[in-house]
Amino acid sequence: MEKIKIRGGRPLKGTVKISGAKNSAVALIPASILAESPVTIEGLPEISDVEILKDLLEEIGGRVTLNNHEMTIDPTTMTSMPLPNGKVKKLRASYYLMGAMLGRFKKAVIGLPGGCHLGPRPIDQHIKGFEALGAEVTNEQGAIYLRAEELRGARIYLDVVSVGATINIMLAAVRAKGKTIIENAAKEPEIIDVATLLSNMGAKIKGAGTDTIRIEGVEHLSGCRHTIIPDRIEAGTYMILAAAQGDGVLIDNVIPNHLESLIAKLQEMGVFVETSADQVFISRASQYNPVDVKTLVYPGFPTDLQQPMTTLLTMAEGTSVVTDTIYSARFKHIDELRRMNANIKVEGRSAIITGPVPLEGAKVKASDLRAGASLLIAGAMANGITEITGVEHIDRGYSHVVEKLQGIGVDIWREKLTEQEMKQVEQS
Ligand SMILES: CC(=O)N[C@H]1[C@@H](OP(=O)(O)OP(=O)(O)OC[C@H]2O[C@@H](n3ccc(=O)[nH]c3=O)[C@H](O)[C@@H]2O)O[C@H](CO)[C@@H](O)[C@@H]1O
Ligand SMILES: C=C(OP(=O)(O)O)C(=O)O
Repeated sequence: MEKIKIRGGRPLKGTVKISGAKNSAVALIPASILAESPVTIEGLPEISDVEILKDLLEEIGGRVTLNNHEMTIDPTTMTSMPLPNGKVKKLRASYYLMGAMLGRFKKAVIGLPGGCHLGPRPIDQHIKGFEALGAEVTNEQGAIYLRAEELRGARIYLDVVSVGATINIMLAAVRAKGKTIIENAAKEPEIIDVATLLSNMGAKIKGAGTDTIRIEGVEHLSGCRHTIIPDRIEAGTYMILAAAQGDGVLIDNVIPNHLESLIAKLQEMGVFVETSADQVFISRASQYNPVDVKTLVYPGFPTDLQQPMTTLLTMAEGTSVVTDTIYSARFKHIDELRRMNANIKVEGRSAIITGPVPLEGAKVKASDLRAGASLLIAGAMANGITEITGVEHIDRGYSHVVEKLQGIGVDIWREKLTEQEMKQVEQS
């Protein structure tokens, strides 16, 4: 096990290249199960979620190669082997195996998913969708059992706008008989990416990226080659860091349209932001205005950037309020930021940040992926050395994070945990 150490305070300059989107990758890989010939996905990020999904596809008999960011999956030898626990629990997105295996085999047994602890992460809307398509779904001893004689298209209204449920229902519905309509669907770019892959495989999908998705089921889907979209959350994380410490940082391989809500907030704070077709250039402000941020479904401000944004707002002159309407308990980073001197209170779903307060290096723990991102930014801003444990959470979602940060001038390195630190981690 490792920790990350950062000596903060350096001005940052240079270019950082964004990897493929984690939250697309984790759905595109399971989607390959639906094909009847090999699928190749290009531009995958080098993160542990991708490695675990590769292992899971191999557990059900898939032949998978992963070289140079390119995964080729031969699904022809897969069977609907139960995947009750173990690796399934290591990530949230293992729930996409439910939709994909139900679509292909009409049955699946999948353990309850894991992922970051952000408060309750229910999957009732996924199950409602599978049931509407004709599946019988039961929860037995920590695993979800899905079985259908046949899948039939249906009209499904989502009670909450959910990225996970929208994609999972799409995965099953492309192999259902007849027409499915998903109403109140989520509109995130990752949904369009998955729909593009499925369409290239032969699926008939209209309306991905709007709140009504129409799917006409087909009998066969075949393999294809697909290039993943850039990771808007990874890009946003580096943009926020550049807003705090950048003397001119270029974020390369990004779709600026996917980040309009963040760009607007950075500009409101006084940060210099310039966009071109696939790059964003950022320089810090001399003085930062406080802003209020409310996370919303896309195209609103993404919940995944709420924690990094909180760190930046410690530099603003006055009071900023950050409200998370998607995950009310996504505030575990706040205690750690307080250890670094930040003045932040949590009231209900909101963090109230008063600044400007210079951060001080400290020993802190990443409790989840984006908490880890917020601490990396804090470490780069702080006086002195910051030591971050819980690095495995960061490695779930940020490809070569230490190397990328070094590339723009952050004084950062990894160290092995001492035996005593290992014991402390085990006890906590
Ligand atoms: C809309 C939104 O911002 N989604 C984010 C959410 O996706 P993720 O897929 O985790 O969450 P969903 O989009 O599915 O859920 C959105 C909201 O609906 C609720 N819900 C979801 C499914 C369900 O069956 N029942 C239910 O009540 C969730 O608890 C949450 O409050 O976290 C991901 C990882 O952090 C982000 O990348 C997504 O952009
Ligand atoms: C919370 C996240 O990941 P997951 O949903 O996979 O836990 C995230 O991407 O910010």
